[in-house]
This record gives sequence, C-alpha cells and structure tokens, in this order.
Amino acid sequence: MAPAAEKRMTGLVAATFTPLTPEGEINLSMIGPYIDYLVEKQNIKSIFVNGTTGESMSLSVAERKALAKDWCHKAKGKMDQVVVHVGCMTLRDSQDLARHAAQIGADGIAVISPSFFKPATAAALTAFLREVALAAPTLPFYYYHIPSVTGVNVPVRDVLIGIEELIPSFRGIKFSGNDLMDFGQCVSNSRPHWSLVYGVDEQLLAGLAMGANGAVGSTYNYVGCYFNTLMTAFENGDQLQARTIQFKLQELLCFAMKIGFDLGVNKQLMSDVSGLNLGPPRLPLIQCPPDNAKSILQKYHSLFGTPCHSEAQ
Ligand SMILES: CC(=O)N[C@@H]([C@@H](O)[C@H](O)[C@H](O)CO)[C@@H](O)CC(=O)C(=O)O
Repeated sequence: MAPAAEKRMTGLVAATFTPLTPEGEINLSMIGPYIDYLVEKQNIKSIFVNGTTGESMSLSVAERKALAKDWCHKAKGKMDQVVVHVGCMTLRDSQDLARHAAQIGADGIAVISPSFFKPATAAALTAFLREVALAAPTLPFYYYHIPSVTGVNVPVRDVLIGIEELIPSFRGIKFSGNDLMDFGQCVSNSRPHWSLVYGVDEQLLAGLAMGANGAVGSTYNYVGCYFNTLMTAFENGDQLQARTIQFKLQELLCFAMKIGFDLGVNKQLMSDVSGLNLGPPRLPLIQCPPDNAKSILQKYHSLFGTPCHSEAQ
C-alpha cells in the first residue's frame, strides 16, 4: 500500500523538451522561463523530464543529472510534480540516475526498456526494472512503455503480473503505445494506488475512455490549456467538446506528418509557440527547415487561435 501523502502521476503532464544552445550544449538558463511558461500560459502543473521528448538517449549521464537537478529545483513551489526518466541502455547508468533522482527530490522515476539488447520476456524486463527501482526504493516507480521507439513489444499486462512483490515502489505505467486492448487490460488489472497515464496525445480521448488516470505527452507543452479543457469536458460527459479539441490536434499532427514530423519539428513548434528559444535537437536529429516551421506554426494558429493562453486561467 502506498503512503497516504504520496503523490501519484495524474492529470495532464508535459514531457519537456531539453533546451540546448545553438552549439548543442544543454542550456540550463532556459529551464526557469520554461517552467513559468508552462504554469502561467498552459496551466501545466506536472512535468516528465529527460524522457523521449527530452532526448534523454542522446544525453550523457552527467548532462541528465544536471538537467534533472535544475528541473526539480526550479519547479519547487511552482509545480505539483516532477517525474524523472532514468532509463538507459545500461543497468548501472539507470541505477546511478535513479539514486540521483532520489537525492535531488524528484517526485517519481520512470524507466524505459533497454532497446539495443532487448528483454525477450516480461520476466527479463521486470528483472531489469526491479534492479533500477531498488536503487531508489523511496520513489514511486513507473514503467515507461513506448514500443514505437524501443521495439520492445512485451505486453504490459504481463509485466504487471506479481509486480508489486518484485518492486514494492511500483506505482504504475506510462503507456505510450497504440494497443488499447493491452492498455485496457492494464486498467482492468490495476490497483487503486497505481496510476496509468496515456502517452499518445493524438488519441488521448480513447485512452481516457479506457480508464487512463492522466496523460503525458510532448504536445501538452503547447496545447496544454486546450487539453485541460478536453479532460474536463470528458469528465463532464461533454463528448462533443472533447472530440472537437482532440480532432484539432489530430489535424495539426496530420498536417505536420505530411511535411515530416519528428522531434526536431516538434521542438521548433514549441519554441515558436512559446517564444522560448529551446535550440536545435541533438544529432542525429536535425533542425526543422524554416519554411516547414513557418507553415506548421500557421496551421497551429489557424486551429488553436492566438494565443492559446486565454483558456489557461
Ligand atoms: C513517440 C513519442 O515521442 N511519443 C510522445 C507523444 O507525446 C508524441 O510526441 C505525440 O503523441 C505526437 O505523436 C510521448 O509519448 C513521449 C513522452 O511522453 C516522453 O517524452 O517521454
């Protein structure tokens, strides 16, 4: 059973981009303004840092520690939760980052499956997750399922079997997959103190219908205020309003996908919408060409209006 005061990862959570300088170094000076933007303009109170959107796998362990520390310190008193992704290709690095997350006051940790040498079974995957979780046993622990990136397709429902006996700090799943049957199976076999958050922004409404406790995603950096409205509409049974907002994001992403949507494009859109200069992505990802950025920004404004901020308060 979870301690009464423990926070769960629920509601709308922005998966943050990692600010870089034009030369490609981590840019800690942007983190304070970034947090203020999310709170004041997007009504976002929880963040998930150093994840996929944060380009964690392109960062060194030292860079990830510096970023995690800064996010946690600067979010204190402003955000409800900072969950730090600590997954790496090596168990030792993941454990190191998990211990560090506990020292800097993170509210939870999440771990992606290693994807070079992949676990072949749920048992192999949970054995890896357990070793990381035990390095920070006081922090709520979430398994981060993102098969489109890792290529690890172990059904999450299988991962959940007996997981609390193996990992006492286990508190849920960040489910960034399209398999809604697997997600539904996770929900129907979940415990009351777990949190199952959905991570495919363009079909969040389906995740909510299946029973998601919240959402973590990249687009909530710049459509967070609208998606807060979507979640309230869903809770109130206003499917029409919820669908209207969901369809707008689908329209934006369909448009961007036709031109070529990747993390570089996504990061550029956040810079353009927020006015924060988050810099380029790190190689091998490349910066969005200016003409593409311009037309995607125009599409954003035609769908979501200028600024989106008025719905935040
Ligand atoms: C594959 C991928 O990057 N998925 C994103 C989504 O937010 C995604 O960008 C969005 O649904 C648009 O496709 C998140 O699930 C990733 C995420 O939460 C993270 O950065 O850790």
